[in-house]
Amino acid sequence: MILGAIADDLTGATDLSLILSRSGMRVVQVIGVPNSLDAIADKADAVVVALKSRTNPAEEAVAMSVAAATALQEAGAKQLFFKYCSTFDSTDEGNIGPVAEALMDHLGTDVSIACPSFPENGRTVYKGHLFVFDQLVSDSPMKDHPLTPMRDPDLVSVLGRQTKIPVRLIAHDIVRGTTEGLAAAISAAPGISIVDAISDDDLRKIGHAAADLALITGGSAVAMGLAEVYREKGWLEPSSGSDTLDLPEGKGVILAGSCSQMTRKQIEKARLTGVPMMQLDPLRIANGETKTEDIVAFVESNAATGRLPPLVYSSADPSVVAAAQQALGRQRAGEIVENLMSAVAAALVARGFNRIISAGGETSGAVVAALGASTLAIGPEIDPGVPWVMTLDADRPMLLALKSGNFGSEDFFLKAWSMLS
Ligand SMILES: Nc1ncnc2c1ncn2[C@@H]1O[C@H](COP(=O)(O)OP(=O)(O)OP(=O)(O)O)[C@@H](O)[C@H]1O
Ligand SMILES: O=C(O)[C@@H](O)C(=O)CO
Repeated sequence: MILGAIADDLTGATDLSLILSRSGMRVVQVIGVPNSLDAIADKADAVVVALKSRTNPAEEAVAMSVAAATALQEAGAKQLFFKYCSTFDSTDEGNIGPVAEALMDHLGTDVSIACPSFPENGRTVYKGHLFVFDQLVSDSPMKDHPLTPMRDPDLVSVLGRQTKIPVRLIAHDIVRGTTEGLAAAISAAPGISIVDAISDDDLRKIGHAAADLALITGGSAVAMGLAEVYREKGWLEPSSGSDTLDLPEGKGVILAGSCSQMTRKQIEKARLTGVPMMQLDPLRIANGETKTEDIVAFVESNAATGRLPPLVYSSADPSVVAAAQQALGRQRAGEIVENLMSAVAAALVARGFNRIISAGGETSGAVVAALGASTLAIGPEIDPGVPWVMTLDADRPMLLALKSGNFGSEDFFLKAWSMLS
């Protein structure tokens, strides 16, 4: 194993796995802190550990991340990567700063970088400010995220509020210069550098400049140059990460708990295409009006092999989400929905369903936790950042498309499904 990665949510882990696999690395994704990686360490160039730590209290996120780092190091990882969201989803209390700081401490290093840029999905960092397409993140729909509203676009300030480690900016004029100049700027003084990046070329150069860092932190795209670095170091064969999966036949469902703007557009597109749909309301779940068995009955009566899968969603506009959060509390509203999605997934799998398209990182984490799977193989790309993946160790293989809330084109659900037929 060369690279050991720790991702703070499941869809983020899958996103990173896809980038690494596209660059020719053999990747295995592990769900949760692994006890031992002995069984997979020599079959993978990169192991990506998917945590569900993004919105946990900082000390919990730190404990999980350091435990994952230890397992990855014991399995031989030469470099560690901490993957968080390309929209830097976090609160002032954490978790990006505390986890980065703890991992640096654990590795005995005082220098790292932070770069959430992902130009292919519209995320860029310029003068330390995070943009989502043409808007600052704080003007984008991310300002209304149900769990981690992003209201400050200045990443030096955002990260600075989360950690005692010095945070500074490496601006684009340095990134545009030589790789050596950039590497020197990164290690010029102890601390974490927010590195500007507005293109894939910038990201590849940052990968090269970070070649000797013990820890890289960022979005998935900052890993796009790493395979090349590892080949130059003689660590990686010119192998090709496989993206072919055997696709078992079976029935499917779409479960969407993301309230992001893109997921809501994808739901509308599915509605126009005639996908059978059922909407969930956290208040009705909380007062017992909506039950797992009703949802399962709806899905079963609308699913058949070869047909478009039914869609169960709780996704709603910011005002509706705010009303539910006011009544139930932000955390509880989220958990109520996640627990139900999880129960529905478990019940459907018990009834023979083996294909799940899931939208939202927290939602996907909850859904996959119910399946008892601990390792995933990475398959073909559906849209940037989202591949089909297959469970390697559940009772029978399951195909999953785990979509980050804001990722994918408007016809994502249909596109994903049509790849299987
Ligand atoms: N109607 C609703 N009201 C309140 N909370 C909701 C509602 N629907 C979903 N939620 C919660 O909102 C959260 C959405 O987070 P999730 O990570 O699944 O999506 P996302 O943030 O858009 O995706 P990503 O993290 O991949 O960007 C979940 O905790 C979910 O349970
Ligand atoms: O980086 C991203 O945007 C995604 O991989 C993600 O983490 C969303 O939850």
